[in-house]
Amino acid sequence: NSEFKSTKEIMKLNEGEKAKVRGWVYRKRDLADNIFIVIRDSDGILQTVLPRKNSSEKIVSLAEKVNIESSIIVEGIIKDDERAPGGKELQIENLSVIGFSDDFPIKGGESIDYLLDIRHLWLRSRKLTAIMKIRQSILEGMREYFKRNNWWEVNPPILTQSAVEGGATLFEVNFFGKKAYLSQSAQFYLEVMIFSLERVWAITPSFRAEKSRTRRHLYEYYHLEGEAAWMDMKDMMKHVEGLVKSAIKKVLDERLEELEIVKRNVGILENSLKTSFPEITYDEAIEKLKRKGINLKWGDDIGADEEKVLTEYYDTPFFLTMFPKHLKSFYMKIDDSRPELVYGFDLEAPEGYGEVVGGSQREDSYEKLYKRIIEEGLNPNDYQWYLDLRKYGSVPHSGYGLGVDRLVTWIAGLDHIRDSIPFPRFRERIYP
Ligand SMILES: NC(=O)C[C@H]([NH3+])C(=O)NS(=O)(=O)OC[C@H]1O[C@@H](n2cnc3c(N)ncnc32)[C@H](O)[C@@H]1O
Ligand SMILES: [Mg+2]
Repeated sequence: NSEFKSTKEIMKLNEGEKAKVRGWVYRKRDLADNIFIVIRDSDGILQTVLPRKNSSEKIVSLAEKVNIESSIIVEGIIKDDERAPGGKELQIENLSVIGFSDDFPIKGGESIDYLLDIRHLWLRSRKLTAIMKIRQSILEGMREYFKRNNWWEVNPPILTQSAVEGGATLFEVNFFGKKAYLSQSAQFYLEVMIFSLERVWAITPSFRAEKSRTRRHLYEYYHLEGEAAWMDMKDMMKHVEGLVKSAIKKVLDERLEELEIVKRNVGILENSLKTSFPEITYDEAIEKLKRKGINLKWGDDIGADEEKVLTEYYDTPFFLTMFPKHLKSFYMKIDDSRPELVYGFDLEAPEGYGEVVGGSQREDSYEKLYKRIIEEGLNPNDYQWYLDLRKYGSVPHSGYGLGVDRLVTWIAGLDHIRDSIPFPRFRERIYP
């Protein structure tokens, strides 16, 4: 509606120009000569000021009554004033209240648990608003990358009957008397689509009944997955590097103001654009950890704590590749020259954030995949259609899953994944 300008648009106006803005009361100071009201909208904040002198009784008493989070419309005249945020303020000539607010429960110092209970109000904060804008730029940067590289977006199902990443983290659903599960990963459905569209990707909510509570695990998370025919592990790693760089670049191009609000040191993001992401193998990682005093024996899992230590070697994301077969999923392709290894890759974010992407080259031989299913103690009948794909013109192919919330957590420099997503889901939290 063109009669209104956003707070950001108003900041571009000159002294003496008139403007009309709408939003919510963010801060208020009731002083002897002036009442200062900082108004908040989706673009930011703007200081408005009502000089008590020469203002009508009606407007002064309204201005005295509005409280934090009241929704208001302000009309006024631009004044340059270096004391105001951004050096400009709107001198109020008219004020109307659309909706008064109850006493807003967030005043500072509340516990995280309490703030999560009122997440539906906490989301109005400038920090969370900034994070949601950074999140959009990350998604936009990746979407543009897929478009530039002729990948196809598809929409896989969420109600499924197969466990992609093991039965331990499945959420079961009673589907009219039949057992179904909330999707852990869309991977198998993307593998179907490569035989027609060749390069496919999807963003879906994935569900994991995680055993452990950590700062990087959600129970429902946004999972961006890609799958491509003809690509081997190295090809896919190159694709993933370009994808993540596209996200970083978009954020640096568009979201510097929001990175400022979340107090993010952008040096490491800028550095990550300049260099190609290093690759270390599992074998090399074990050696590097040893040099840091962590004595894993070959075959041990490299968990979050060890990943954290590994990130100390790098100031960019880096790839971890060629894992022991028994640590990884049945569908990963075995390295024939070292059959104890699979062509798996993880992308680790620096600064202690750890795994952001998990991917691999897939086993494309029917016989070998069948054998892996048996070896893992799985029932081949549960993977009938997945095995079928290897019967009709099978091709070398690879893919990955990127944790969108984890990528947001790293790029925004957050100290917990819960602030990367509007409504985080944990074992003890599905409210609001
Ligand atoms: N298409 C594929 O090849 C993906 C593959 N089937 C897969 O699900 N791999 S993964 O389990 O490592 O999960 C992939 C990524 O998904 C993220 N992830 C995985 N689990 C979580 C939880 N619980 N919370 C938040 N993010 C999570 C994390 O970044 C992982 O690297
Ligand atoms: Mg993984």
